[in-house]
Amino acid sequence: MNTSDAIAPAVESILDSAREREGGDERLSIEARSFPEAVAATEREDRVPVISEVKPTSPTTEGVREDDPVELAREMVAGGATALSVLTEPEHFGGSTETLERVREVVDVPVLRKDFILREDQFDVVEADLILLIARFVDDLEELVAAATDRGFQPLVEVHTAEELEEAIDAGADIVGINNRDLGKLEVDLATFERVAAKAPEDVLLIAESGISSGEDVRRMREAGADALLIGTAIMDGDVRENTREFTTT
Ligand SMILES: O=C(O)c1ccccc1NCC(=O)[C@H](O)[C@H](O)COP(=O)(O)O
Repeated sequence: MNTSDAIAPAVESILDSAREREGGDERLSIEARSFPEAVAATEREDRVPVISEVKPTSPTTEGVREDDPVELAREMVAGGATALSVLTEPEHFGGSTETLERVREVVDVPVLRKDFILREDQFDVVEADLILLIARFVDDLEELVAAATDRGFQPLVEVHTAEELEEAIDAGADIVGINNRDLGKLEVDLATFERVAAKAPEDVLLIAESGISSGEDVRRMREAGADALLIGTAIMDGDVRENTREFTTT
């Protein structure tokens, strides 16, 4: 774990809770819905692959969206989402593993478990198609990528710097999210994706994460090499079906 650089107090608090959260007792075995195939199918339809995030709240959002997350998820899929991201972190994002379970039951697109996983046993709590691993926060990335893959998850390794990208590739990641949000200051800068994506090997599936809020942002990330976009706040703000439709048809 590389936490030598400063981390925002909210993120420190998220990590403290994550350390305390229990893992599962039984090793899961997942039959995952293929994310690369879903991305390719969206591209064939000439639409932009978007992972729509069910994000009831967050440290950088005001208030909580109280709508039924399952209804929100259905609407996002109706709006053309290629995949869904469901927060399972309860204390800072209003998520839950039960929500993820219910969402995955009613949609047929791949579903990402968005959480702050720090240990292998934390994989074994709920089934999902993709699982997030944040390079900066895990001790042995290679071991966790292998452990996730062995269970059938598609690990999405999140990075913020070129060094973390290299670490992700060395650990065997083939789906990489480049987070435009600096978890040190919680500031968003879309130039992060442009800078880091330029160093990525061709065969890695690249996701631009955070801070995407307009058609112009979508075009900018696609021009910089994004195969897919992960969008939370801008989709959760208003009509999630219409918002997803706009981003996927930009
Ligand atoms: O979104 C936050 O406020 C946040 C704060 C601290 C750590 C992580 C945080 N977000 C996690 C995410 O990765 C985003 O939810 C995701 O990339 C979507 O971002 P956005 O479209 O900007 O909501």
